[in-house]
Amino acid sequence: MLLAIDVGNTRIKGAVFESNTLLGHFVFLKKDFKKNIENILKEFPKVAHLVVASVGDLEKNDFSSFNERVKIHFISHENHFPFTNLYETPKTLGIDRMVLASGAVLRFPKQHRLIIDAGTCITYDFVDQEDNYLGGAISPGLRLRYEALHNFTAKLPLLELGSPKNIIGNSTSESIHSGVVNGAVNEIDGFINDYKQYYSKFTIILTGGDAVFLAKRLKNTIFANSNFLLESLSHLFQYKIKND
Ligand SMILES: Nc1ncnc2c1ncn2[C@@H]1O[C@H](COP(=O)(O)OP(=O)(O)O)[C@@H](O)[C@H]1O
Ligand SMILES: CC(C)(COP(=O)(O)O)[C@@H](O)C(=O)NCCC(=O)O
Ligand SMILES: [K+]
Repeated sequence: MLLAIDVGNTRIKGAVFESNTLLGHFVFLKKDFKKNIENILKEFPKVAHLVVASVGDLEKNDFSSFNERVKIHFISHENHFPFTNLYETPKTLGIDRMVLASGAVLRFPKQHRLIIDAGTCITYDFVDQEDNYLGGAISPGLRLRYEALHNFTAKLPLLELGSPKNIIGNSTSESIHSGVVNGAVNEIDGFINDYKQYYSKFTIILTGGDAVFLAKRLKNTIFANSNFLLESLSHLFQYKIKND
């Protein structure tokens, strides 16, 4: 049994898997991550492996206290991945993006894939049908957009994520919601349409904390899978134990 942990820049997500079947799902913050992981390990005594992908500020050493209880697999650039990395700066590519690309290759073989992860940042990753990882884009996520508008202006309030009533915002709040939400929706639809000019057919995977909220609003029909990164960690683990 496996506990997969995804350390993002906003939250930590965890899931317990038995042969790629998800048995439990958890979300917590960095400040109480040790207690949370201990509780999960108590709840699932059969967990023997801990696999971690971190782009947040938790390092391999932060997990060493679990060493006696489970075998720790901290994903790094040195691991084997099931794709050819054509990024010009492979060492600076986010581990989360490498895990997403791996999941896309392992679960959707022999096709072009675009993975969109709407978390702290919105990341776009393209892996072609020959399993070449080409790169993509990084833009601010929804929460980050609300915070940036507030933090870098004198007059804009900090709003919680909300649905814009209209494309034309008729108040400060409505203008902000339209700018953030309609802006991100148009960005994602725009990227997808741009990619279609280069690749006529590709599989789109939408994941991350804002995936469900965004999927409903896109012109392109895409099903959100909020657990894709955790599921990819489980698939990569199966691949890794066979290949490392
Ligand atoms: N309870 C929550 N706390 C923080 N963000 C949340 C929460 N629920 C949904 N979100 C949304 O999730 C996004 C962050 O997604 P997430 O996948 O957790 O990010 P990361 O993987 O970068 O930590 C934010 O833009 C925010 O709108
Ligand atoms: C772009 C990211 C900050 C996204 O992080 P997230 O939104 O998942 O928390 C992360 O993938 C990262 O730190 N990347 C390094 C730069 C790169 O991928 O080129
Ligand atoms: K992301």
